[in-house]
Amino acid sequence: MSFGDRLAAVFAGRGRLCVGIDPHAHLLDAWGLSDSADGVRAFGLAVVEAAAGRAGIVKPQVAFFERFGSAGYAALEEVLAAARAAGLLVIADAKRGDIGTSVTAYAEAWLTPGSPLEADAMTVAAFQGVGSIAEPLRLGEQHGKGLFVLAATSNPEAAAIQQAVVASGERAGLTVARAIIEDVHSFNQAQPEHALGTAGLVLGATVDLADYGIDVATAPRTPVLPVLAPGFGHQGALVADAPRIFGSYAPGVIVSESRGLLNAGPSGLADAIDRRAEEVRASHG
Ligand SMILES: O=c1ccn([C@@H]2O[C@H](COP(=O)(O)O)[C@@H](O)[C@H]2O)c(=O)[nH]1
Repeated sequence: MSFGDRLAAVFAGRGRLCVGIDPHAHLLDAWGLSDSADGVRAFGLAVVEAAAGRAGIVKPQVAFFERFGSAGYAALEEVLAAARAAGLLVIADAKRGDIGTSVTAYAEAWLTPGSPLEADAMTVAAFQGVGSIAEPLRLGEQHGKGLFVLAATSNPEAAAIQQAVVASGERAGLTVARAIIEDVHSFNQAQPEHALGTAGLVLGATVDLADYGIDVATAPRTPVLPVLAPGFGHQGALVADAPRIFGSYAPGVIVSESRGLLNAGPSGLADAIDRRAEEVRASHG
């Protein structure tokens, strides 16, 4: 089954809320856990337990596990396995990018069935050109895994680069963000049999996509582009605004939130997820 088909099934059955697994040091402290590999393991497993059956998707932020080196990675492996065993779709927020041969090795680590770090999808950066991630995209298609390519990210300091205009080639004159969207869409168009594509985008919920030359009113795309949308909660975006923010991209949007939910603490997290999942359902109809 393709990643897009699996994502469509999650949307239909569990909704489009994605719970971020971001064990910040201050959250570990607030949760009564140590700032250590054991702490991030316990935190991650507790988030998985709270999300299972309430949301369809989780997004571990790899950086918070990487802080603890090999012990942190061992903890992450356990969290990834527990999440997948609980039936959650797992997006590893690893933001990998490099020349083709090296970024392919990253994709093999995160997207190969049976790999210790196996996830259902990963985030990637196309700063070295969307062509550099051609092989990871092919690997994803082969294994039923997804990739989310950074395009218009939620952090304000990215705007200058992502709104810059492409100098040459087929996408000349488009913003970097828009050119990435068009390239990702072209890849998905080669698999028109899927309702949602294998390749997706990261579009922050905090940005005005018009500033990136992206017209959200344009006709819906086929296959629908999966959109990982961080920026809800702590970064200020409101779930109720998602249909307006994303327009024709809304059918593919994954509403991603970390701190806004995790601040509820271990005893309040399940209720916070229930409430947010209901809010997401209500706003997306
Ligand atoms: O554009 C982006 C891409 C990724 N992120 C990541 O999402 C979460 C957001 O956490 P919150 O606590 O909900 O703010 C975090 O892991 C970021 O690295 C993003 O924020 N923006």
